[in-house]
Amino acid sequence: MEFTTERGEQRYAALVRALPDVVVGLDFDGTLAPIVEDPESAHIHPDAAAALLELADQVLAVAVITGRPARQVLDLGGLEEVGRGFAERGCELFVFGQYGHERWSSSSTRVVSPRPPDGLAAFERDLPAVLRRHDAAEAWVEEKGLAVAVHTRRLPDAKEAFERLLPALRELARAHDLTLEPGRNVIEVRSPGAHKGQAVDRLVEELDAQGFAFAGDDLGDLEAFEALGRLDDRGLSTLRVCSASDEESALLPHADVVVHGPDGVVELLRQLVADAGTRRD
Ligand SMILES: O=P(O)(O)OC[C@H]1O[C@H](O[C@H]2O[C@H](CO)[C@@H](O)[C@H](O)[C@H]2O)[C@H](O)[C@@H](O)[C@@H]1O
Repeated sequence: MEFTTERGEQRYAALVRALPDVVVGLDFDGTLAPIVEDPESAHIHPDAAAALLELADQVLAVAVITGRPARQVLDLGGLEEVGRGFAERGCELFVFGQYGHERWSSSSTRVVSPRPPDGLAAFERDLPAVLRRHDAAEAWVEEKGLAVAVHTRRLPDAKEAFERLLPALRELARAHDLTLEPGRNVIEVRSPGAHKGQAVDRLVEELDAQGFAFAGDDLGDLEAFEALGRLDDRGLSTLRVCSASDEESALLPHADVVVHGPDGVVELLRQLVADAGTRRD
């Protein structure tokens, strides 16, 4: 792991000191799970479950905060099993799905989800024509219940197709009162009124946390970083971790620590546990 500034290194040291009162928040795709072509095959890093369980002994709680539906991330991450391990250790694992619209936890294991937004059905009806008009009829459309994600990764020129579609989908989303969320070769159109920063705020209030570390890789994680900035102002310990890739660099200027993808995230979680142990000894 690489600290971006001296301030970043100081924040890491303060977070280690506060660890029993800290919540660790983690994005899923690109952070806990390596990016792959087929979103349905995006399984969690093979060493992540063990690293999360080690962390459970040291922190107040862990939260996976993702754009994925909560049910899907529970399956791809094997997180129900991990959650049982958390319960045995007296710690709680949370999953906030669909950018915070959905919620699951190891002590309340039913996914709580709102109804789909009013405009979504009409958006889905209009979408194929817009994709055809922009030479992207072959884009893969992921239906997520509360959202639709249009993936360009498997199109001949993924980046160019993304740029071509972005304004058209933004206009269609606006016409149906929906929010547009650009990501890594994906454009999501979803319910308004939630973002990852709200999940951070909610957890801090509910758990009376004294610190928050968040690791992400993508534009949809910026609001979580911003929430951590507000926690700094209140005197809490924070750490912004960028899971770096060649594909997306939006988080880099705001990060305290940069790691290399999910391998680096798992390494960082283990380092936190090791440093907490050294401090106690
Ligand atoms: O908030 P996240 O956990 O990062 O989820 C954001 C979106 O990630 C998924 O798409 C991304 O990962 C895919 C699998 O590696 C990849 O093929 C795609 O190009 C990426 O954008 C997922 O499919 C979306 O539903 C998530 O909202």
